[in-house]
Amino acid sequence: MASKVEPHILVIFGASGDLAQRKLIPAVYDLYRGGYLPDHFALLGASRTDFSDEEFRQKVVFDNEFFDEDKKAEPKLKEFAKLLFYQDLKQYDGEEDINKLKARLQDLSQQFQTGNRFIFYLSTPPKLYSTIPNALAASGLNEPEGGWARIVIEKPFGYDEESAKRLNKEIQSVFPENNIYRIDHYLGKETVQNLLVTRFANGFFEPLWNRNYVQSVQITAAETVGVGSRGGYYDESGALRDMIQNHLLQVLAHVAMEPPIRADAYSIRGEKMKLFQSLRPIKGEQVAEQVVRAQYTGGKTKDGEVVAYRDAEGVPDDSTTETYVGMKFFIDNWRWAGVPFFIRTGKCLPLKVTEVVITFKNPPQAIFASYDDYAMKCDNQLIIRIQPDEGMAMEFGMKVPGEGFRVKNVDMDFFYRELTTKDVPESYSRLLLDCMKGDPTLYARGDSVEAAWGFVDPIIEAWEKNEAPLVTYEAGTWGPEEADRLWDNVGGGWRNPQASLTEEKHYTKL
Ligand SMILES: NC(=O)C1=CN([C@@H]2O[C@H](COP(=O)(O)OP(=O)(O)OC[C@H]3O[C@@H](n4cnc5c(N)ncnc54)[C@H](OP(=O)(O)O)[C@@H]3O)[C@@H](O)[C@H]2O)C=CC1
Ligand SMILES: O=C1O[C@H](COP(=O)(O)O)[C@@H](O)[C@H](O)[C@H]1O
Repeated sequence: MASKVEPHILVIFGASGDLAQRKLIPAVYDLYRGGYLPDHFALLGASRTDFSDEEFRQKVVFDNEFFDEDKKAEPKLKEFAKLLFYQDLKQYDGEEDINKLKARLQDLSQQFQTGNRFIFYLSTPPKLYSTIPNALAASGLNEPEGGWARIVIEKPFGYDEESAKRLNKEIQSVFPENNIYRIDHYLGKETVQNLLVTRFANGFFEPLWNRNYVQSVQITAAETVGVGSRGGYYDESGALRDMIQNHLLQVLAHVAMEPPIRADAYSIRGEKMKLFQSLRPIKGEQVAEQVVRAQYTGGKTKDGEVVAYRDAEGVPDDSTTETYVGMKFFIDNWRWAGVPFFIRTGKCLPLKVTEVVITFKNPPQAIFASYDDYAMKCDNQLIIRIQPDEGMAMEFGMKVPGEGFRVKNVDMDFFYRELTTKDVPESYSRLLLDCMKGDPTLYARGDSVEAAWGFVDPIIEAWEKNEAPLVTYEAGTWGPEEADRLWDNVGGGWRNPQASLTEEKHYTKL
């Protein structure tokens, strides 16, 4: 990653919070130690809590549990801490506060010779996502003289299509779309980006990547964790809003979009938008047929005993929020006409795994069908492991050595880590660096966020009207059996990886 980053100041609003400590400060440090930050750079944390610069450095660097011990011992960490500053703000939109912020930025710009170039990262509760841009605009910080200002907005971007549209309108009235960076950390995952390279840098996939050869496509994002201490947030959200509307529809777009004419933000995001526009809506009674929502009951996961979702901290006893969604849907365009797509995600499932499985159609005639002590036909599947064990496997049938024509499924397996001896950049580092370079390719464009909400809204509406049941599944299982029925009349089913593959070659061995 060659550095083309101009000098600037990164301002993190909500800097005393969980995300700043867990992800943002460690990501900026990784960029610093990797030599990606410009020589002229400073980070200003801002939130309501009173901290001196030193107290802030102590909290987010030296006492931060998300830096491992090795990193804590690095001399570079001390140098890095000197680039960090803090400004308390009592009300983000108060005139006095914004003037304080502006004065502080002027001082730091001079001290670090960054010019008037700012990234404003909103890591606050979402209700401030329009307040802060407006306050920045009132003080002219959105259009700093002779420089630039970019704004990064965390998830959730809106709560439905209407609120996303409202939010887009408000932010776009003070920042041009090209300077708005809606972050989706899945787009920072190497393997999600690699989906584009796999498809568009190799000639042999393209002829097969369509309705003529693909029987079905499934995307699974399974988590072993429950809601933990995030019950308050999660209960307002649920799995459809928390994972599908954003992360998994973005993954889907990489799997299913048409080839962009160039690998730039305009072309890639344009194709993704077309894909979202082609999603066939699921409405009214179709919701009960095509979407399964479920909530976990108590049970045992890989991490130990788990209490039922309704007994988790911050969750009402009578909550109807889903912790699992399995769905079947179609894409109405030439490439994918008639091909069923499946997405599922859930908390408290047996493994932490995100993968995409493309199942190809069988050959027209099964001539080896009589040798049935092995599979009579093979499953031609391409399994793209987003995480863990990033990589991909191709499953296909081979002749078993010896008499006759017995067929066995085998796999060819590639592990992404074999490509490099370096650490693969963490999502937030990669995405922050792109924003620093002014490249929004891996950020969600405003209209596509609205379109993604447009797809999930009718499902949520049907649930709110109770037009589809909420079922349960025991923590530690692969979800409710109702989700298996989504595959009726399609053939095949969910692919459940059998073990964490971290070290070994993996997956379902025949
Ligand atoms: N935490 C995570 O892993 C993830 C978080 N996100 C998103 O990132 C954003 C930040 O997340 P997170 O750090 O967990 O959030 P927090 O709830 O920890 O809030 C961040 C900071 O915002 C300030 N804040 C809280 N409430 C208010 C308020 N009412 N008015 C003004 N300031 C307030 C607090 O600082 P102070 O009291 O000092 O002002 C707090 O430290 C959220 O929008 C979240 O949805 C997205 C993905 C993952
Ligand atoms: O955004 C979110 O993502 C995480 C899962 O992210 P991953 O990178 O660990 O797959 C999820 O746990 C969380 O609920 C959601 O808000």
